[in-house]
Formats: sequence, C-alpha cells, structure tokens
Amino acid sequence: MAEVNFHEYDSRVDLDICLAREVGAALEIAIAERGHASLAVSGGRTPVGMFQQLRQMRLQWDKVWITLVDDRWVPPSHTDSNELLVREHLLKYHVEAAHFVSLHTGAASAEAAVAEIEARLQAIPQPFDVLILGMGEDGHTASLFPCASELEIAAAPDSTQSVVAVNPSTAPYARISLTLAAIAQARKLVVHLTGTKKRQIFEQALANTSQRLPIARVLDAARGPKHVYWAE
Ligand SMILES: O=C1O[C@H](COP(=O)(O)O)[C@@H](O)[C@H](O)[C@H]1O
Repeated sequence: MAEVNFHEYDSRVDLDICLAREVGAALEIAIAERGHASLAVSGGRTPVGMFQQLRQMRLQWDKVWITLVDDRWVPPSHTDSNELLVREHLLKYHVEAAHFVSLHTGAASAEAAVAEIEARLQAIPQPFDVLILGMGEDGHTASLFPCASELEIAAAPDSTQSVVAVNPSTAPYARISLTLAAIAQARKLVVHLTGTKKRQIFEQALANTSQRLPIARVLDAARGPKHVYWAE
C-alpha cells in the first residue's frame, strides 16, 4: 500500500490556506534551485478556495508554468471547462503573470488534439514541481476513469506519452488527461479531498489490493513524496 502523509484540517478554509502556503513554498524553492517552477492543477469544485488563496501570494509568478492535469473536451468558455475554472479563480491578481498551458486546441476531437498538446507540454519544465490531484467518488483521478476503455493505456506506468484522450462511460464529455506516467514523475504529489465520503473511498481504494482504482495506481507509481490534504 502506498505511504502517504495525511494532513487533516478543522475546516475547508484552513485547508485551503495551508495548502496554498505549501504550494507557494514549494514553487519558491523550485525557483531558487532551478530558476523556474511548474504546477499542474486539477479542475472540479474542490480546488476553488485554494486557488483563491494561492492567487494572493507574492511569488515570482513570471517564472512559473501552470497547466491542468485534465480537462473536459469542451470549449474553454464552457461552464464545465476546467480551463475556465482556472482562468476565473487562479489566473488572477499575482498569478496573472504565470505562463498557462491549455489542454484545449481547435482540433475536431480530443484524440486529434493529443499530438499538439503533447508538443505544448514539452515547453513546461518537468517533472512538475507540484502536481495537485482531485478524486471522484468512483476513484478516478485526473481523467483516469475506471470505466474508460483507454484506462490501461492511460495508466501504463512505463508510457512515454504525457497525455491521452479518454472517453468515460459514466461521466460527461471526452477528456484530455495527463497519463499516470507523467503524473507519477511529479516532485511533490498532493491529493486534495473534502468530505467524509471521499475520505472513505480514498482509504478503501488504497487498502484494496485486488481492485486497484486509478487513485491507488497513481499513488503506487508516484516517485516523490505523497501528501493528502483533507477537511470535512
Ligand atoms: O471531472 C473531474 O473530477 C475530479 C473531481 O472533481 P470534484 O468536483 O469532485 O472536485 C477533478 O479532480 C478533475 O480534475 C475533473 O476533471
């Protein structure tokens, strides 16, 4: 079972403040050591408060590259776009100076966009200094869905691909997702969770050795320290 450092907070606001500070500190260290930093974030509802804390931090954001771990294959103006969420809640105030790399292109399908997105990601300093994952109640993380026919390709630990197109059968929209192999390289991997139900699902996923859900597979493969930030 993957070893994780579990950080528990009394409230979601406390969690958001502390996680934003941890992320900011890790990015500062990366800039001091390598002259630049990279951050990959998740979409969904969980990270909004943390984004709002992070955007108020004074860092050398012009030296930071930001991308998403996954996005839904919808235009970036769509209400369900993870990119829109990041633009509205993170890429403001100080963070406006950061370099944002979109997972969306003008291609006709997610599959047709993979090569262009793969090329764009080459411009980001990698491995990611900080990569923040969310988790769905089905145990998916990024867009590595247990129900997707592409899961075995997307979750192959030795894949040389950084991104894949995924078509979940239990969730809306085709997706673009970082592969497990790209996620697992991160220098610091954070899982950001809220609520009792997600905590139970997460703990069961890690304990279940016969059915490895995507969240457990990613943590098994991660090469750097793994942290879970949780609040009710
Ligand atoms: O579809 C997605 O869901 C997960 C979890 O979202 P949440 O709303 O439960 O926080 C998210 O991590 C992922 O980026 C997103 O595309």
